Amino acid sequence: MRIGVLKEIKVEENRVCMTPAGVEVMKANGHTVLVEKNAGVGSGFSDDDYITAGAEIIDTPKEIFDQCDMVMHVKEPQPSEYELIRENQIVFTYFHFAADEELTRALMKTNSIAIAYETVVGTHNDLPLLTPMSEVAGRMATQEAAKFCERSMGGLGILFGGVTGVAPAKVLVIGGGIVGTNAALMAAGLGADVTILDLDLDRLRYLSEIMPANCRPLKSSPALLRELAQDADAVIGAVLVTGAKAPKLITREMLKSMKKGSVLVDVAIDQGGCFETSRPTTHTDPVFEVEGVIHYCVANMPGAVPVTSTMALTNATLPYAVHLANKGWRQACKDVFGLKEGVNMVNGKITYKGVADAFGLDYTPIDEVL
Ligand SMILES: NC(=O)C1=CN([C@@H]2O[C@H](COP(=O)(O)OP(=O)(O)OC[C@H]3O[C@@H](n4cnc5c(N)ncnc54)[C@H](O)[C@@H]3O)[C@@H](O)[C@H]2O)C=CC1
Ligand SMILES: CC(=O)C(=O)O
Ligand SMILES: [Mg+2]
Repeated sequence: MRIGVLKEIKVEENRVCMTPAGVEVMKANGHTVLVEKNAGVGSGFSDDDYITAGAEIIDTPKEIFDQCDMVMHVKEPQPSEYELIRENQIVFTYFHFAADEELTRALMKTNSIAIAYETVVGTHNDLPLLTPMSEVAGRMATQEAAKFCERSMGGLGILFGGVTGVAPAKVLVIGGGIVGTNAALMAAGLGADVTILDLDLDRLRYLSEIMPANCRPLKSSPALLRELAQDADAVIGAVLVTGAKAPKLITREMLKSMKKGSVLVDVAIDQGGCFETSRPTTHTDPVFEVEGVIHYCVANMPGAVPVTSTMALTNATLPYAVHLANKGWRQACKDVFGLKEGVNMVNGKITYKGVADAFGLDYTPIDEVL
């Protein structure tokens, strides 16, 4: 198969979807890899590194889309790429369709095969291609929350860990999955007073076992959430209903009773955000304020630490990409557990229910088109 490695063009996105080591593996499996010029520089890989690994360097994305059977990205295709995608071409990347109707309708028109990293399922009912980036985003969420709590950044001026004789910050984490657990561990490690909310009792039981004493896992309810939000110095939104639009858990009304200068980090923004007042922001302009509460809503947080993120992401994606290249998408989906759940769109048909439901569009079960 001919595989295309595209350069990321989303604002401040420095990851790359395949490392030179990944190219070597693809070559060993008999495939040709075309890498867009400078695709790896943001992650520390030069064109020469890719050439040494056996790739061909290509000048433009158009040539890659024209020549490849499967194209890979990190982030969703951007508008300038929509018309370059070809019928039956496999596009393997993060899509987060349920948060973006324009992207959904544009991809339907391409008649391509859209396989979304974020909905591939693992054998433990996990999300193996989302998990590494959720680890990064969760850890970063705490760094960003602590930073924007500083007065010079517009925050209320509280140190997460406090100091001797002075109380630490109160950090509320909503959602105790991968993002939430990593965020809570970092905040607890800094010495903050952490509460982590989830609805899933089994998950809460697990968190109760592994979390340090300054982190309380609690069962969420609207009343408890309202009470804790009023008292919090920082809130990290980390909920997920896989592939679907995020529920709005903190409303505009609730902001009025929160502390001025407190910080909301909405990690779930890539699925539409879990705070009513969230809207996507970028690394260059990451925050805005509503009712005196700072909102940080960067939809590609791991893009800020590409050296770590590219390695973590490609460790997880490469084995699936190799299966897709070796077998074609239909056979790979039959052979590899959980891969067919990643197929969100086939030749204009939506094959992921959460995406169809988000926009009231027709849903075609994947087994009907496999
Ligand atoms: N902004 C960014 O750069 C990034 C965003 N993400 C996003 O972060 C979000 C979380 O991802 P993961 O932690 O990997 O998901 P996960 O599936 O591991 O965890 C989600 C947790 O939320 C809980 N939950 C669902 N509804 C809830 C509710 N109403 N109240 C309380 N808890 C609720 C679930 O029980 C689950 O434990 C996703 O939207 C993901 O796409 C992930 C990586 C990077
Ligand atoms: C998960 C995701 O959207 C990201 O890593 O950018
Ligand atoms: Mg988008």
